Amino acid sequence: MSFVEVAIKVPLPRTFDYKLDDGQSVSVGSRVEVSFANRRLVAMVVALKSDSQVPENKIKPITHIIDNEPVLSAQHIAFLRFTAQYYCHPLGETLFTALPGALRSGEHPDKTTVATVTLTDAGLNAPKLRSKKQQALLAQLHASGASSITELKALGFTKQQIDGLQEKALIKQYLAHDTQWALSPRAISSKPRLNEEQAAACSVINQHQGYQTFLLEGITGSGKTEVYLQCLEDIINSGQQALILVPEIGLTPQTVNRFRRRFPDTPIDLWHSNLTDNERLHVWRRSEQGSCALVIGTRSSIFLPFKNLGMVIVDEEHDSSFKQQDGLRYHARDLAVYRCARANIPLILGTATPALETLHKAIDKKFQLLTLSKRAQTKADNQFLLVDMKGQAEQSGFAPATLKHIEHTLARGKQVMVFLNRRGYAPTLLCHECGWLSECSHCSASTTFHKAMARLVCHHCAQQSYVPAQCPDCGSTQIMPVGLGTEQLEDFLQQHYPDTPISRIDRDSTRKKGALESALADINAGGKRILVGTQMLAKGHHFADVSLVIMLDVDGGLYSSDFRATEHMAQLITQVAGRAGRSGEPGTVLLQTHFPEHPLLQDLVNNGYQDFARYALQERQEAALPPYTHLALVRVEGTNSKIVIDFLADLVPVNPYSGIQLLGPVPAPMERVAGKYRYQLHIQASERPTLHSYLAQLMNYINEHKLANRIRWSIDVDPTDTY
Ligand SMILES: Nc1ncnc2c1ncn2[C@@H]1O[C@H](COP(=O)(O)OP(=O)(O)OP(=O)(O)O)[C@@H](O)[C@H]1O
Ligand SMILES: [Zn+2]
Repeated sequence: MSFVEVAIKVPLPRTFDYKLDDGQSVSVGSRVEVSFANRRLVAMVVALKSDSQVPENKIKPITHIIDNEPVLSAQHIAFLRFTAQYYCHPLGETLFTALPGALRSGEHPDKTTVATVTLTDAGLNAPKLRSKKQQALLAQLHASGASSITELKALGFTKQQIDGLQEKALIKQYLAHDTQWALSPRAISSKPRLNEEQAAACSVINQHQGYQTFLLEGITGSGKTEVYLQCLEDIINSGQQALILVPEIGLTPQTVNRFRRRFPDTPIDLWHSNLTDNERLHVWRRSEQGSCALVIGTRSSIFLPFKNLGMVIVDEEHDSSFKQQDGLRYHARDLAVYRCARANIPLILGTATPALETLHKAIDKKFQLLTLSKRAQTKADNQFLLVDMKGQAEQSGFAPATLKHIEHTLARGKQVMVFLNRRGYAPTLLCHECGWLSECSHCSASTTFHKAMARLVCHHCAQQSYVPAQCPDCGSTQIMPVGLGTEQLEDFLQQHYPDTPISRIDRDSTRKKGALESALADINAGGKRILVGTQMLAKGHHFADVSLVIMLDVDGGLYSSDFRATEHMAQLITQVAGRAGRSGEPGTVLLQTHFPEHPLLQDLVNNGYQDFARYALQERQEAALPPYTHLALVRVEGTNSKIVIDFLADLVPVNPYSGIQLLGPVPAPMERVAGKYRYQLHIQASERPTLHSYLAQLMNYINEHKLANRIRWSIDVDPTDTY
């Protein structure tokens, strides 16, 4: 008799055996239907066996074989097995998380119908059209090359506009499923000549055979993307595929167009969270069949089943969006290291501000360090200014000196960027009479005042409420906003400089489809003079005309309980500062702070991130913190705080396990979110194998625990934040 071992999407860390009937055959990586706890569930075959530990009278047959052809290769299952083990997540849930939605049920979705649009020869000749919208669509296709209809819709174009151009024979649509691109060299559009450092980096990477992780540490604007592009030429021309992982908010049309323009006849696909199930399946299959050469994607694209992967690039490798913060809590960059090592191919991690983990590996020679120390288009470096806020008469957060700098910059016809990582008008409302604060009733957090919406919004559970006209506690009408948000900055600047066009970019202002793209286009066309924004404005954008960058609140990162706070602050300052002076003259970066003498701030400003990071690593070593030790968290949440605490307390053994240190139970920094209490247990080990063998034991213990089904728990391996 023969047996199969299957993984089922249930929260249990084990697999299950079923038997095959005579004449039934199935391969590893195929989906089957099984009966499990009186339900019919879809399962994935992970191994074939000639015998099983399950007694013969207990073992059940497979009810139905769904796939004749496997949907996952054995090699890919091995990768996902590693992922499940490393992140202490059930194999079944891991496999089904990696699969595109359309394949998670037992369906056989139809072969894909996602269409791509490209210009015809007539369209390429850029005719003048009467319809402005059609003209804009034509311009978009000029800039981007072939694009899928969904991408165009995401940019705000409609089906009518697309059909309109098609009727005029200016564009054509096709269903791309061919692998011909791999057979002949691809066109490469004109490109800049690499400078010495770029050329050296490229040649080291291109000459390397087999696996190696390269850390491309290049200051902002030093031309890292240009290095990626020129390294990709060899990969594409040898018929191999490549994956380019980008942070969530880095996946802008600017980035994508750059790749499409450089490789105009190379099939390039996008992967991100806004795709429909059908589109995901399409990209999944194209990567599997080898009909796309490049995928530019956010973190979950690390699970795509490439047929012939030749290189992976992680742009802005330090970015926190590569870490999934619920369910399967994986880090796409770390999985990329494992995947490339297994596939024996190179991996490029590019950034101006390497994560301390990554830098540590480079210093240890596990990764090869390549450096770009000069800006590609500007001669001198940006200049930093610290504005001491102590005793300043500030207006909506701006010191008088800061306003002077803004005026001076505007008068010279340059753009100003103001950065604050908080959207809304003010982070809380305060009653002047009794001290009442607007707080969320479900979370341990205050609610943010959104003036334009006239609402209080909790940024943690999204609950909204009306703005009270009177204090709910004392009835006073003296309620006022406290603290700063981007909406307030925009309001103030608009009143202060009534004739200056201002653009605000944050999650509130860019909610509508295509809003971000059109705002960015407007900024680059010079239509706006002051840009106010959050993180969304900070990363990856290339604004040629910004010469003054202002950061209003950098003090939060200097004094925080999170040991990564200073690292994150330094990365943010460096990235935001990197938006200034990107072409032509160097820019000015103005930081408002109450602690201008702080040694970390001084080090960062005077000696740069490179110096700061190496110093910060020493501090981590002295404090025995990651990357010199290894960390995991058991996170628990539940509506009853006593059960949550009791459960965690019970995990702490009487006799400590050798090589493991436990801390907790401690409340999470946000103790209550959406009505649930959250506590954690910190697990620290100096050796990684010790940590993982301990975690395996702990998982078994938890799964048997009588309170385990009364709370929600998860293990977070290598946590990037502890909230
Ligand atoms: N060798 C070169 N010669 C001329 N221009 C270059 C060269 N390399 C890059 N550039 C240009 O310099 C600008 C910055 O380059 P690029 O975007 O590649 O830098 P980056 O390091 O990826 O930037 P960041 O990470 O700060 O966003 C771009 O406009 C790019 O076209
Ligand atoms: Zn809330």
